[in-house]
Amino acid sequence: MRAVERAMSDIRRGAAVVLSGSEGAAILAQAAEAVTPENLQAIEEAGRRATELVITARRASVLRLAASGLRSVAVSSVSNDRLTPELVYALADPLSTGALPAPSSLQVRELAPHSCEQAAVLLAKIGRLLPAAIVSAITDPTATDVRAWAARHDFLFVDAGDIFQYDHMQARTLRAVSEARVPLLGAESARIIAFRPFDGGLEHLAVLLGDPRPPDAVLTRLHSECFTGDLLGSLRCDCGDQLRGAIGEISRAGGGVLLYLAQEGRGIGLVNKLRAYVLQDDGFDTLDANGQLGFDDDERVYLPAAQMLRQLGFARVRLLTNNPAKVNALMRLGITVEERVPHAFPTNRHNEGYLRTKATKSGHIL
Ligand SMILES: Nc1nc2c(ncn2[C@@H]2O[C@H](COP(=O)(O)OP(=O)(O)OP(=O)(O)O)[C@@H](O)[C@H]2O)c(=O)[nH]1
Ligand SMILES: [Zn+2]
Repeated sequence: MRAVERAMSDIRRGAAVVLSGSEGAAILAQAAEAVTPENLQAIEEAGRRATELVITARRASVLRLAASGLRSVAVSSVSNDRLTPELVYALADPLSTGALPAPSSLQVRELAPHSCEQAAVLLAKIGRLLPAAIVSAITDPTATDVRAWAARHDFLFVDAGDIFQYDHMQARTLRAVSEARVPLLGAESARIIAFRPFDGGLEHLAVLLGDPRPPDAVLTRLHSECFTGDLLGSLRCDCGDQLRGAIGEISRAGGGVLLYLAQEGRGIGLVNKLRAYVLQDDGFDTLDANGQLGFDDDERVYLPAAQMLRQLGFARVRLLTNNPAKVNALMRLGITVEERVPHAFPTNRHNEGYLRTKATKSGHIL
């Protein structure tokens, strides 16, 4: 997993990495978001092959480029065989002001589900970048041993399989690493336990309140991080109210737990969430804005939450949520949800549309 973390940090600074897949496939890949004329030229020269831009099925379908709309695609230019940074931005970033090329000027190749190219996009997602990557198949005849070739050219080498396994491994290896008493307003007995994956990746927190009494079902809130709502009191969402509301309700009930999950923006990261907000100001709803950026409606996984609950000894919960998907996800992961406890708060004029979309399009019970 360490190789994935390193590769993520390389692509975040605009460097290319070597991804190796099954049956000898290998590519050079870098993040579309970090493209420059220089690194585009560098990846072309190193791979000795024209570059392609890989985008998700969702982005391809927004751009009306995909035949099926089900698979990620690799896009290249028909006319001069070269991508330019302007073309990359126009295709990968819905906020780009560059003109979109005519579809007839583009060549579009659908990708196999577990291809290296797909791993490249996943790596960009793990790095909380736009879900798009520039790739170049490695055709250098001296690259028979790809790992050695990567070392010789000073590129990090990563197994695509490790990237596909990354989320799962992160969750599976979560361990409590510190615990402290943190009295909260209205919940003075609170303790915070920090969980970290074995490889030092994303940390999640458990806020223990009062005196939870397993094996009785424990009053539980899974709260996805929301910097804007939780910390700044943004009125665009209901997160701040839900966070403080849950702490109050659990505390008044005598005990329970709030898991504060590092899943900002339903898993797309803060920077992408801010992009989604710009798109929402242009008229897209919260789900379509994710789609414009190339993300699924909701990118969250709940294995970290289930693992933390298990380690805390809370196998049965009463879940504070309006989102049936959270209930189903926990049940699938072996946590018994005995009851869904509604967790709605008054709306304001800035979040009415957002909450209406959740109710009408993503199944929230509001
Ligand atoms: N991508 C995206 N994320 C958003 C937007 N508004 C809020 N969020 C994020 O959505 C998450 C909040 O969702 P939650 O409140 O945990 O979950 P929920 O699915 O609404 O379900 P419950 O609150 O449990 O009913 C946080 O990570 C926010 O940062 C938005 O417009 N776009
Ligand atoms: Zn929020």
